[in-house]
Amino acid sequence: MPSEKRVYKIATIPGDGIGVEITEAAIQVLDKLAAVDGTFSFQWNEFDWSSKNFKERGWYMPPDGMEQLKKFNAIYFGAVGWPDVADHISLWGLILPIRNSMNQYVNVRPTRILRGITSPLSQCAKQPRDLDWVIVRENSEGEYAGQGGTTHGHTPHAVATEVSIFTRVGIERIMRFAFDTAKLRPRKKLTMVTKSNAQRHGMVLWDTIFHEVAKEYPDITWDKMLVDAMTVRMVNQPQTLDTIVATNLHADILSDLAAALSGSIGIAPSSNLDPTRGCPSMFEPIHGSAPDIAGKGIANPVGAFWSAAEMVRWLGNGELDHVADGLMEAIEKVTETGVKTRDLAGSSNTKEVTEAVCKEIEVVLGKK
Ligand SMILES: NC(=O)c1ccc[n+]([C@@H]2O[C@H](COP(=O)([O-])OP(=O)(O)OC[C@H]3O[C@@H](n4cnc5c(N)ncnc54)[C@H](O)[C@@H]3O)[C@@H](O)[C@H]2O)c1
Ligand SMILES: O=C(O)[C@H](O)[C@@H](O)C(=O)O
Ligand SMILES: [K+]
Ligand SMILES: [Mn+2]
Repeated sequence: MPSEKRVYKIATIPGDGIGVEITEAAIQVLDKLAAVDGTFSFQWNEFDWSSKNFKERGWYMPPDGMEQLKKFNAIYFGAVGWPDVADHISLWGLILPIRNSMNQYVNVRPTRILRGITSPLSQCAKQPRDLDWVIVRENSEGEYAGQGGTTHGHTPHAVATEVSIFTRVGIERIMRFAFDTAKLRPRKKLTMVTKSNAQRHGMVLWDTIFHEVAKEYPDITWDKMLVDAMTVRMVNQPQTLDTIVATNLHADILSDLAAALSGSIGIAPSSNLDPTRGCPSMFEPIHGSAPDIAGKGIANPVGAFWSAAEMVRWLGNGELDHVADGLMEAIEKVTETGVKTRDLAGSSNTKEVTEAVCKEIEVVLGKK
């Protein structure tokens, strides 16, 4: 007896610039995946929350925006930000409130060198598997706590504060998530990143709680790095790293570096997770709206597809891993054959890569 087809309700927020282009591509690929697999489907609901509409309406999200989002199984996000709106207005108008309100306290950012992609690290990463990391980004506090203010802003006496907040609850839960992630990886290795030499309060609390939590995971090998030295190790000894845990800002920066080292920022995915599954989690490539290439149809959709694969994995909660793995295999078959966008030194456009991935989905996951 065929079991009932699962329908996943997904809120899409394409946002701005290439966010719109790659979201459209991701929906095409996800619909193809569902059609070929046949056991589930997606019901899409698009939200036109963007910088363009902010300029016209004066708001990014309506007052009941969070309530609307809570009705979905997941959120698929493109990117937000456009040159005619200050970046702190767009970030704090849309994506950061969603991460906060939806309890998405973890941001998982895997990176590896996909087949057919040349890493700028070819001298250090002798084989692709030499760069295979998961960055676990604290996604709810730290440098992104949003606390602070400006006094005498328009005078020579202007004073501004930007206060980082680190809480025991916030640190403990991200450490546990990072150790649990490391536990599932073959190398069972965790590197914890701080700047606890210069930042002697919040970062020292990170160190303290890390050591406490580490005692619960005797099978995990761990080490610690200061964030400046970490950038050097990522470049010179990529094979010594596996799972990495860092604060909101440090991991934001390190994940862009990781993406570039694996070939391009256009490849890298992210999952904004509520591990309690009380609220919908949100999936998006790590890149922004890329105003410099927006509207040209040349954005690399691979980061968007990888994020889509992670969304399927999350939605399936163990039951759709083979589908997510199939999508990753389809993506790598395409990069391997050289159908790549310009950021990867290829000559294909977004549409061509998308169509190639859809074709490979049929090959990889089609009926045997
Ligand atoms: N989560 C988000 O929505 C998010 C993330 C990062 C930046 N932003 C916002 O996006 C805007 C632009 O930011 P930025 O320029 O610092 O970062 P960006 O990631 O948009 O672009 C940086 C560079 O990488 C290139 N690039 C990015 N994604 C690409 C892709 N898929 N294919 C090919 N090339 C790609 C761009 O062309 C650009 O040269 C800003 O408003 C910023 O605040 C939003
Ligand atoms: O979180 C941030 O800093 C921005 O939204 C963006 O740079 C990202 O990495 O998501
Ligand atoms: K994004
Ligand atoms: Mn970033």
